[in-house]
Amino acid sequence: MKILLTFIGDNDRYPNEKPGAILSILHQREFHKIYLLYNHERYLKPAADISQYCEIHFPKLKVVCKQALAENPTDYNTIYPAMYKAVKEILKKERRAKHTVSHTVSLTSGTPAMHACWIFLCQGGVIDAELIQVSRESQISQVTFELDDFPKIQNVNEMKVEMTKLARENEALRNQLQLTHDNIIGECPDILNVKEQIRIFADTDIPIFIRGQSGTGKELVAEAIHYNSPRKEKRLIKVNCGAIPHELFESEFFGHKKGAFTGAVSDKPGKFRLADGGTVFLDEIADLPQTMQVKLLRVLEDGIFVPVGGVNEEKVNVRIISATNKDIREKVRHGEFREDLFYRLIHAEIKLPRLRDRGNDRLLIARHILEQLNRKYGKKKSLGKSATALILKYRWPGNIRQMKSTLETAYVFPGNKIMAENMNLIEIEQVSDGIMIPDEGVDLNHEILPKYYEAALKKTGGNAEQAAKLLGLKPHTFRARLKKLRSKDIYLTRYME
Ligand SMILES: Nc1ncnc2c1ncn2[C@@H]1O[C@H](COP(=O)(O)OP(=O)(O)OP(=O)(O)O)[C@@H](O)[C@H]1O
Repeated sequence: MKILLTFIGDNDRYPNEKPGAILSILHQREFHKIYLLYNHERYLKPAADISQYCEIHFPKLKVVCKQALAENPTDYNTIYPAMYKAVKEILKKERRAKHTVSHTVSLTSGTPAMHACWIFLCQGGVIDAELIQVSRESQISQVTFELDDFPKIQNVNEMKVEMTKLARENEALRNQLQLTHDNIIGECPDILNVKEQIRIFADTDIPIFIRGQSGTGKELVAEAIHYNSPRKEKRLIKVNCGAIPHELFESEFFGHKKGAFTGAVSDKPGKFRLADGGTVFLDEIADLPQTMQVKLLRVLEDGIFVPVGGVNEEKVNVRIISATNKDIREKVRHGEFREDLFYRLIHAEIKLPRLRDRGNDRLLIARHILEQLNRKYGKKKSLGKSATALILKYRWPGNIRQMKSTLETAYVFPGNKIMAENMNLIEIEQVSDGIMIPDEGVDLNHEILPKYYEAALKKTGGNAEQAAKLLGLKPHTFRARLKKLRSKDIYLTRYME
């Protein structure tokens, strides 16, 4: 069955002396059915005229009038979806009739925007149709485009497919993450408390501060809060404050305008703009330089910032989650972290326990990691007895991240059981209870002890007497040792009384 699809306009009838485009086509080519698409009821009259004409001149031709668009016939935004819908309906109807169909689309009738949309529909593969046009002299010609002439349309189509795929994957990931309490493996009281806090805080907009050693799952918790919050449809932007060079902080956070500095070749949005409506996760917040602390305070207070090189203030609505493994309170005490910012950031605090303090959760997490590896490699490995014992005994200074990498390495050894001897921890544990001695040895007096002196001085704000007490030394011994170290040019001078 040969079907012609065309819009109908005022000039498509048989006006005075000459047939219009549609009748010209019907006179020259044979069709079994014609769909007359229109966008306004006023075209029903010309459609009826054509229908009447066809009854007489082409009695076997079936004429179908179909409204394809109710609104503005020159607005691409409404035309394309309306035509897409109409074409899909026609295809469905013809498919149901179960006859072999060939479609021809006339580009000549209708508005230029409609012509363009026909091309999109045909070249984009929505409908497999021959495109034709009618000249003023009533000549019909086929419109053929080589694919090479259409790189953009091909790309748009591919991009659409790709974007739909990505959107689906994104959706799936989001759904996965929405169950993200369950991604936080653990049942010990501290972790149950963390999960309860996530549940309560997720619904609110209050700034959350997450504290815990490296590798304890701070980022995981930040994700859980965001993806369980009303902001989950918007972005979670993660910023590692410890990894940004000082001179780039402002631009990273607030973006820059073209020409703001050498290398600023175009406007660039900062993390806060990207996260508008969503959440910014500021990891390693204790490393935020003081100049940025003031600017962050302003964003936290009223959502306002000025991009680098810009003159106008911009406003965003973001929720802040921050985290650090450092002692931020000590930084506040030493004037290294602004107290006002500290209170602005820390409305609610989630503390993550060390892995070694999580009791049996250590095994639950290890098994969970193994399950992931089993899925990835299509195997069925489990923990051997020796590995189970070691997991419970070891101190895990690198927490869950260390457990993951340890098990990943142990996994590659042959056998269906993970064995302690393949876990690369035994020696450290047996020899030194978690302290690593490098193969070349270590100079205790010059490499280790000065670090303790420095830490003690730092903790006590440079008070040698209190620092000595912390280290179990008499103050004069402590001072003497400091003096000695200083004479050997070993740091600590900053703290000398
Ligand atoms: N309770 C948990 N259950 C399962 N996996 C976990 C858990 N906690 C952390 N992990 C995993 O351990 C790894 C480290 O976690 P994450 O990056 O969140 O730690 P972090 O505290 O942010 O580390 P850092 O301070 O170094 O940035 C990640 O792969 C994370 O998925």
